[in-house]
Amino acid sequence: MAEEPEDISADDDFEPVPLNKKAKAALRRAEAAASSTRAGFVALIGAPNAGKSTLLNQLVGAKVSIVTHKVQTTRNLIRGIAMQDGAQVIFVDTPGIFRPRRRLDRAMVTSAWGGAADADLVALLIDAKKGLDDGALAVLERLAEVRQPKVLILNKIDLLRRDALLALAAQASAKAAFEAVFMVSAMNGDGVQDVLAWFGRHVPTGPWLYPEDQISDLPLRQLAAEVTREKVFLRLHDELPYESTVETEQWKQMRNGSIRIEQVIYVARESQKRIVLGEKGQTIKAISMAAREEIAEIAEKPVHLFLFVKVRENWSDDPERYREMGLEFPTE
Ligand SMILES: Nc1nc2c(ncn2[C@@H]2O[C@H](COP(=O)(O)OP(=O)(O)OP(=O)(O)O)[C@@H](O)[C@H]2O)c(=O)[nH]1
Repeated sequence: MAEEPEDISADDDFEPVPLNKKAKAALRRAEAAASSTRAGFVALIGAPNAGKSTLLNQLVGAKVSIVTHKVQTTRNLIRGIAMQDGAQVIFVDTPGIFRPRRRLDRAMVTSAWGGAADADLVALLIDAKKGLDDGALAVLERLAEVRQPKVLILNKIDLLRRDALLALAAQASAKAAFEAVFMVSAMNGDGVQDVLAWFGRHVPTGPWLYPEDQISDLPLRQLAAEVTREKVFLRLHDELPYESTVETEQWKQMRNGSIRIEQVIYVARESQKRIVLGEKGQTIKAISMAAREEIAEIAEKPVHLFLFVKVRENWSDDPERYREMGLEFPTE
């Protein structure tokens, strides 16, 4: 008969094996490393078009979130990771906050506030040129309920004078308690380093949450779809409704080191498909060239990009599409 294994879990006299010198030194090193590193999440929130994606790209030093002059470009939470003096600061770019009407709008706004609730720190970005308009006020009102430490970032300071900025900072600070106020131009980078340094000092102590050289948690194929969506928007902003979307359907590593990518641009109607294709396919060719160049830069490999345009009616009522974008499907 097999001998019963000895149960040592309930043995009060159980003594751990003493650590040898080498193990003790390793433990001390690990403890020291853990206490000198810091890591945490910072949610960037603000009204649509305040410049959140532009700021995120500046903070990270690379393009991880797409930027267009069209509002509501950012649909789900995009994380960009920056290293600063031993701290890993993970910025979460949220969709612009506004008063939602359509289902997709509601999903985006819910996702934005969810991002703020899950973060360690919250940064409110205000377009200083627009000032405290309806959009900014709506966000400020609700921000009072957010319990995390908050900072105010006035953006687009390249567009106005300093005295106007100080008045705006005072007005906004009267509505919510901010730990710090920054004035930046996300576009040309002015003041952005100060923002990063502040967050580097204020994220909690703890081990890094991502590898040191990682700058985004978005899978490459999704980032590539975002790049193409940006090119579609930049070219056709007045002609296409913002519901058009892009999905990467195939991502194939070729033996010669290049990547073959197939993407589909989904539009809502046949007439929109003709717009995306353009006369003799000129428009889609230009979109494809611009997107390919940028995707190749991000992937650090030559890219062959094949774009298709398909009509998908009523997709904004289809829960599956929301899941693909990382959004919850609002049921009301
Ligand atoms: N002049 C100026 N323009 C800026 C600055 N920062 C951003 N912009 C412009 O503002 C527009 C909106 O920028 P985004 O970064 O897409 O704004 P967002 O807040 O992410 O927008 P949503 O995705 O709609 O939430 C773009 O046309 C940017 O080029 C800035 O510091 N100065």
